[in-house]
Amino acid sequence: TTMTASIAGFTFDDILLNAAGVYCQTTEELDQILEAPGAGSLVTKSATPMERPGNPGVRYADMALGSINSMGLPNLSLDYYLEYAIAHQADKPLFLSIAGLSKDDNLQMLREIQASDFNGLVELNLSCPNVPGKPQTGYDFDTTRQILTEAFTFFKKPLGVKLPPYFDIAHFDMIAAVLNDFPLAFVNTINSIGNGLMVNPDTDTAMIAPKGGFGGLGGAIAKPTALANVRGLRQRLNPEIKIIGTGGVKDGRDVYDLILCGADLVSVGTTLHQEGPTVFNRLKHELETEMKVKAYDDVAQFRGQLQTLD
Ligand SMILES: CC(C)(C)CCc1c(C(=O)O)[nH]c(=O)[nH]c1=O
Repeated sequence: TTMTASIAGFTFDDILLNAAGVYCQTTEELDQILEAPGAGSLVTKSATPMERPGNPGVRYADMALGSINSMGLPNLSLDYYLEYAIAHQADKPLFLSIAGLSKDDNLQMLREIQASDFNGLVELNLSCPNVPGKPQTGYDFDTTRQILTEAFTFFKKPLGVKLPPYFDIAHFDMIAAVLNDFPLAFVNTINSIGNGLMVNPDTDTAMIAPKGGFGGLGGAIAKPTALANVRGLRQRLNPEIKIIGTGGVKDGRDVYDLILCGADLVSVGTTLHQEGPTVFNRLKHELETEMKVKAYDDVAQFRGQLQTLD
């Protein structure tokens, strides 16, 4: 069975990778993803210019419905991940994620990457915070347009964006209208569902410490929103903008569904956090099994082919 994809001229021999933020903080973790059978690439933890400890206290929790996190962008700095990516990019195309705390931070990091020997792909995390009082950048369409306009005046390497989930069809139209104006290599959809809250039934307290317990939701609860965002954006974006589907992947059928909705690559967060890097080989074999049941031998045969009932 053929399970490959291409983005910006790179061919991915396996279509699975980690979701930014999960299992990608240190070289030890990154090496495990790089060497994991079934993983076709990796993405580094979203970087800021300087190292950050992230939020104090319990900042991640698993629940039946999925996970909740408010990590607070802990990362070892752009230089750390840039050095790792340059040292390992000969093996396979790698993704470098950035999440500046301001537009200038993002542009400064893109300038540094542009001037470097990195020849992989950059994922600009649009869940990065905006000016106080305004919603995250991915929900501020004018700011998103502004950042991309400035970035593309100098950035020539393959660039994609990590998008928060959208819930209003008008928002699908609005973000697609912005993104279609730029030569983006890909979009990665979705990031965690923002500002959920989970309760510990034993203590009647929030599950995580930061932000009064408010945090991004991942895992099973995110699957229907992930499918809708992959599908909605695939229907609206220029075909040259490829899609990385993220959210709610637990088994091979979940990978299959994201491809059916239009995903070229599929990334795994919560389930990777819970199971470790062996998850990739499991998912790869479960996807192969599902494809055999459907008599497909290449993901290209069913990618984006979700049928509706009308
Ligand atoms: C939410 C931000 C801290 C602004 C960005 C980093 C991030 C985090 C995080 O570091 O808390 N968690 C997520 O689920 N998605 C993210 O994009």
